[in-house]
Amino acid sequence: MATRIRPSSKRCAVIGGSGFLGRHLVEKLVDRGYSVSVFDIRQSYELPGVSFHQGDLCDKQALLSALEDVSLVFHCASPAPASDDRLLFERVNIKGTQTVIQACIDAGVQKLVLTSSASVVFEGTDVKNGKEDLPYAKRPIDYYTQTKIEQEKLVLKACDQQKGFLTVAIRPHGIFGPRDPQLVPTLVDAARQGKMKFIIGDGTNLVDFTYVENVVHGHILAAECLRADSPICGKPYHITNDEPVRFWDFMSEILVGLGYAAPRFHLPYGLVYGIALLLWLLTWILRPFMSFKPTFTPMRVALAGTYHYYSCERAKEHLGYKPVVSLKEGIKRTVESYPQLRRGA
Ligand SMILES: NC(=O)c1ccc[n+]([C@@H]2O[C@H](COP(=O)([O-])OP(=O)(O)OC[C@H]3O[C@@H](n4cnc5c(N)ncnc54)[C@H](O)[C@@H]3O)[C@@H](O)[C@H]2O)c1
Ligand SMILES: CC(C)CCC[C@@H](C)[C@H]1CC[C@H]2C3=C(CC[C@]12C)[C@@]1(C)CC[C@H](O)[C@@](C)(C(=O)O)[C@@H]1CC3
Repeated sequence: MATRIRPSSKRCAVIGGSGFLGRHLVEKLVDRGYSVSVFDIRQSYELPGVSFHQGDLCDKQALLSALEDVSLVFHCASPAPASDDRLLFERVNIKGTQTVIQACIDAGVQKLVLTSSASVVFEGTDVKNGKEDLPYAKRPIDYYTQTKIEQEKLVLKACDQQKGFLTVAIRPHGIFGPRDPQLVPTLVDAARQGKMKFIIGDGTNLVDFTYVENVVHGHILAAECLRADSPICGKPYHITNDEPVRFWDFMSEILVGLGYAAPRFHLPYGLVYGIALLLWLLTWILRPFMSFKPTFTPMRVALAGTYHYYSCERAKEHLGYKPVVSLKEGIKRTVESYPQLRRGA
């Protein structure tokens, strides 16, 4: 009888490897001697030692050809949260993740590491030092988060130590760093339109912003610790910078670093949230006639005016996690990486 050759443990696939986090992950994996296949609906770069497979993760056949001889899969693909497209989130994050799980099992993949989000427990009210045992949000802040909850449940439930299919979920929060397409660009866009003069609330709310290399580090540690006898099987892990910071101090540092003025005037949280809600309702009603994307959506206002920081003690204990880049250094590297977004550029 022919024996099936076990895929090399250094051969992995990154689904969503063309994205912001995915590409940083691919680069680090290559540095660490992994051979990497990227699966994504688009190809955004080329890198020696990396093979690209273009396809939709909802297509099992396309996935199967990228997963040949792969023992470890990272799933960090998702539609952009700002798209606010409920059907797309459901198709890709829920149905697509079911397809990813099935394709992994069919291809003989042994480990699946999902990029989830700490926001799966966030309902728009304060979370201080939240641990992984907090219940999933009953009223998530948006469709994106709603589907991230379902996605995480599916992946963790699929963990089967007997059958040798092991899963784990990483929950980062507020990822930032070079090439991030949303946080810094949105902030600068708002500043250029003169919308970053105000602080929502009293400005003391602490939040987590996590430098992308720390998130990558958490993923690789989780993959390398994932074994049939390890306590991490089927569990979620918060990965943060472990340095909660005032939301408005963080925004101000980025803005000032890029040559813009820091926000100064305070506005009451309830008032701004109410206006954002009204605007959102109005754009929803007028959707058939005009397309207008408000900067201050209820979700952004909730994130800007509440506490949301999470404990990464469990990751420290089980994965040996410790941030590798401090917040200060992360901000410096991020600001330097965006010369095109500097004031006057
Ligand atoms: N950016 C953050 O602050 C943050 C925080 C917590 C969790 N996350 C999670 O991290 C992951 C990566 O986020 P990111 O910020 O790098 O986003 P990104 O948009 O830069 O990358 C996502 C990638 O997924 C790909 N993709 C989307 N739909 C696909 C499909 N149907 N088939 C194949 N590929 C598809 C995109 O082409 C893109 O390259 C996501 O799962 C996101 O939910 C992000
Ligand atoms: C008030 C200003 C106009 C704010 C401008 C910055 C804003 C665009 C970012 C501040 C917090 C960010 C954030 C996400 C997107 C960009 C921000 C709103 C996030 C919703 C992206 C998806 C993630 O999964 C997330 C939910 C997470 O858990 O990390 C993000 C939360 C923070």
